[in-house]
Amino acid sequence: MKYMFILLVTFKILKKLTKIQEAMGFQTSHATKRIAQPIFIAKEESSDANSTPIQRALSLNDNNITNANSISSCYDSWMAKHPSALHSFDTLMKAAIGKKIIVFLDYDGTLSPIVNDPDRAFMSDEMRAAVSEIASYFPTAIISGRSREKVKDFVKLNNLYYAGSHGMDIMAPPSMSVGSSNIEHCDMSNSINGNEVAFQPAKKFLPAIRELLRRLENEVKEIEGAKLEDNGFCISVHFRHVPEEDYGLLEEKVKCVLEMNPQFHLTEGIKVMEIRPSIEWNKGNAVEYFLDTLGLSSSSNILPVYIGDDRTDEDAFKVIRSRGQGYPIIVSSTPRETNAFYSLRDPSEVLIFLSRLAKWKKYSYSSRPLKLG
Ligand SMILES: O=P(O)(O)OC[C@H]1O[C@H](O[C@H]2O[C@H](CO)[C@@H](O)[C@H](O)[C@H]2O)[C@H](O)[C@@H](O)[C@@H]1O
Repeated sequence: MKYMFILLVTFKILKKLTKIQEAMGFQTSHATKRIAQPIFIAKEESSDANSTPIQRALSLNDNNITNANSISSCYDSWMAKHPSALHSFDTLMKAAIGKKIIVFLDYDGTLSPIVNDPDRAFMSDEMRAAVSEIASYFPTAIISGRSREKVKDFVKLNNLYYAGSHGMDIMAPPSMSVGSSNIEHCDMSNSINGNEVAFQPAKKFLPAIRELLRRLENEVKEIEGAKLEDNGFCISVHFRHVPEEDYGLLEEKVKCVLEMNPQFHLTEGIKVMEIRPSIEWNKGNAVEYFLDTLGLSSSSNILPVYIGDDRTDEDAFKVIRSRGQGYPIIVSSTPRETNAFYSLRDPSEVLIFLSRLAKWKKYSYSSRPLKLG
């Protein structure tokens, strides 16, 4: 009996000790031989040196999860400042009643997801149908960094307006109200059925841009992965597929060509350097230009909606902000400094937003009593 009591006490003490060890961060093996080891040592033992590619991939995944978690908490506080345009949809539409909505859309990263090959940034049929429906209800314009022809080729819709080269190549209705300094840039000869005319404020730079492109082709052809894209009035230098160790060389070559052409300057986008003429014209000016030619510029009753993901879209957000009318909406799944009021995570949310906007308009038209029978 005495021995039984001693055994019981020993067992209880051992159990308590194990609990204390676990609380201190020691792992207890469930094998017959109980070995306790600190958790951090257990992690160090499976370090890179002896791990297989899959383990390394999995540990990268772990990192991603950790990052994703920290990004997600930042994202939540960012979202408090730039609420989801989907969650706020009813509020947005309440303020839109009786106003004329005009829709401006960026292309890459907004209507089509960002992909590795810029030539394959296709738009889904669903997105095309949604944009087409939107354009049937509201004046709609696509404002892209691509050349106007290229973006039109991707979108394949005729019921909306297009601006390429970050707004430096616009096809818009002819209007006499456009400021006289702008009229000189209108190319009446380049009109579509007399309904639209080309507005190209950087036209005089065209010969120099062609020459710049030729030089750049020569300079970067030996850099593996570097890709030039002719965007009409701008040139994109994609470095997505350039090995990191060649970044410096590519930058040096681009800067060298630019030094010989000081009338151009460099801006940055998503894994791309963009060369553009140094004129005071950007996507924001393009928004103002469209509003002007549509005869809506001085109306107090308009509501421009601009959706874009790129740094160059910030100029348009600023214009809408400063007008004090409308909704600048950024497409981003990570927190970013922005002039936009609202946000959407990615093109799939843009699709939902556009579909809801079209439905909202349709519903407001079809609010007549239903015909029965
Ligand atoms: O104003 P946007 O319509 O957003 O055009 C900006 C640039 O978009 C394209 O590049 C970006 O998308 C590519 C395809 O997803 C991607 O591969 C690239 O890394 C991105 O930077 C376009 O190719 C550029 O010329 C535009 O300037």
